[in-house]
Amino acid sequence: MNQPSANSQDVKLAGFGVQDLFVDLVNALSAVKQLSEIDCQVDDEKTLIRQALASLIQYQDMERCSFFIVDSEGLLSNVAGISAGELGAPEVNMDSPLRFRVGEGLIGAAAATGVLQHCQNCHEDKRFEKTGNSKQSPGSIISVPVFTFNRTLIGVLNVSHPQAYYFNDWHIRLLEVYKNILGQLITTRRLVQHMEQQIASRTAELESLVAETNQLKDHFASMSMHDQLTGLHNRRFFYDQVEVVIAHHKRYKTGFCLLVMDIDHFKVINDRFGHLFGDQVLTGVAKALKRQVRNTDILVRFGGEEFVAIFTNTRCDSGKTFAERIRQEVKTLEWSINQEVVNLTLSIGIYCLNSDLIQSEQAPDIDQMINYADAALYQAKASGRDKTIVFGEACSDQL
Ligand SMILES: Nc1nc2c(ncn2[C@@H]2O[C@H](COP(=O)(O)OP(=O)(O)OP(=O)(O)O)[C@@H](O)[C@H]2O)c(=O)[nH]1
Repeated sequence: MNQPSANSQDVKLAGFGVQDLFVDLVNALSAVKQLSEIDCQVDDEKTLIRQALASLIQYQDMERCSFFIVDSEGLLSNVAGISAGELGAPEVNMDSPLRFRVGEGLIGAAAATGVLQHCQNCHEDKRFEKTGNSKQSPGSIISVPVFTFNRTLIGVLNVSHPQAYYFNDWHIRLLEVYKNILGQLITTRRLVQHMEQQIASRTAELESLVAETNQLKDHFASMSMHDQLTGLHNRRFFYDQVEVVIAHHKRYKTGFCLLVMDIDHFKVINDRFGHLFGDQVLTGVAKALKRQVRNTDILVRFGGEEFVAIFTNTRCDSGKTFAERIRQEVKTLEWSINQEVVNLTLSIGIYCLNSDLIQSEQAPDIDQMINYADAALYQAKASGRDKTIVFGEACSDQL
């Protein structure tokens, strides 16, 4: 505002300052325009306030603008301040900012009453609390309370000039408009921040729920493919994998062996020593089987005391040798109960699908293969148990 004085408004209106009035109006509109263009998404509130103060000082010939934010304990702290000479200079760090209680001094009075306070001559006005070097005290000050949308006090905007009686009605009207826009800017920024925090926290909650759900899904998927007692894969896993295994062997024109293995007279163990002991025995046998098969083979508990294995890429003679190794290993197992040592034996039926047959139309499907291996197992049981018999071969105790 150009060269105002205590009654400059009247002078202007009397026709002496029409041009000045026009310049003042353009400056005021420019300040408001610049304020309204501030991006309310800046990183912190102090930066936003500082930008707002800069837009005021740039277009108005005030000496200094500052902003005091009120906290929940009624303390108003100076969070930003800028003088005309500091425009464009880096922000000064406020280590021990000036503070007033609500009700204290001019700033405190603006906060307490909610009404703009105008100190025309700071040297005489008792409301003005002198701070620091009194020689640097301003001549006049306006303190304007700034509110949120719902009339909650945000803080006080303070403008000063070294000259007493510097500010006039024009300044007052401009600051009333200005504080409304500043209040809206700060409120919008706080709302946006709040929403962003809520979105971030909801997103984090959702992400953790999704992770938990995936863990549960994996757990149930794994449970549905595993036998809970022995930890081996189960019949469902077998049927899930076997088609892939067959397709692989067809493609690479290699044969494999399918084994059905059944503990001999397992019912007797259950009947004599109880079901819990029977469970321990089953688990021990499962571990022994697992030790004997390769990672690329398939081994499942098919049900009860019956296990099924596929020796991948294995010819019949090798398959028989591996099966015998398993049978011998199981024979060496021992369990102690009631001062008795318990041993058991295993009967094994094998069906071998050789590389010629796997390519042909006559290749049996998986259920037929299991039936053939079962038939061999039946022969092993019928001929005295503790044997390995290959389907299609003459029954023999010898390998
Ligand atoms: N402890 C225990 N026993 C089981 C489980 N599943 C099946 N069984 C028992 O396994 C036994 C199988 O008996 P059978 O089918 O007569 O066969 P076996 O006694 O082994 O006789 P052969 O097969 O003819 O040598 C039954 O007593 C079942 O109750 C299990 O998870 N735990």
